[in-house]
Amino acid sequence: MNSDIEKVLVSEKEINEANERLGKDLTEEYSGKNPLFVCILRGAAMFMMDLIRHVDIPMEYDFMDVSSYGGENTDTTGDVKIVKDLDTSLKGRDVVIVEDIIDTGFTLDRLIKLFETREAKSIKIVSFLDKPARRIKQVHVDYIGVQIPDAFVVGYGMDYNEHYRNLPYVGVLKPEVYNAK
Ligand SMILES: O=P(O)(O)OC[C@H]1O[C@H](OP(=O)(O)OP(=O)(O)O)[C@H](O)[C@@H]1O
Ligand code: HPA
Repeated sequence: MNSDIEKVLVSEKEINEANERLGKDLTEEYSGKNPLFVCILRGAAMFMMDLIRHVDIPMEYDFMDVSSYGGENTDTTGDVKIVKDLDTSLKGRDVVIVEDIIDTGFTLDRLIKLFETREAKSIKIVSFLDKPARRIKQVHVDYIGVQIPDAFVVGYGMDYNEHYRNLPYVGVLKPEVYNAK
């Protein structure tokens, strides 16, 4: 295990099980609808690519790069910036927003409001992790992989100052790693 990690919160086996379950549920819900999966970069990239292997229906996907933590922040700046927008029109589409984690809810709240103005037919959310203890904006998350306690996590796409995204599990970062900065 990486020496900056205090403990593993979601193992590779648990990640695979969650993705299989979510893929099955999404396959059932979106059969015959050609949904558009919108991956919120960068954190959700690994999750999205694993998830859609279990989605057994015609679908499309696109990417949007949104950022509000950044650098050495372990708290949201509250300023949700669109770094790269979608190339695909949402008008009349059944949209599935794919997130790695819902924490304060700021990012998702901003995205839902934006997507509503783009006249999507429906908008649902799938998030690999849900950290309800830190919620400020009350957002409804339709599909959740794993609910986690209040801790800053990294791995499986999630970073601290751009590090640890490639860990194949979700782990809690030792506080001394970010307190030392
Ligand atoms: O519920 P919130 O408090 O808004 O936090 C969730 C958001 O924070 C992370 O993104 P981040 O801004 O760190 O960008 P990244 O995905 O590129 O790392 C994560 O990927 C979510 O999009
Ligand atoms: O716990 C977290 N880890 C990494 N990125 C995040 N973005 C929101 N919460 C987190």
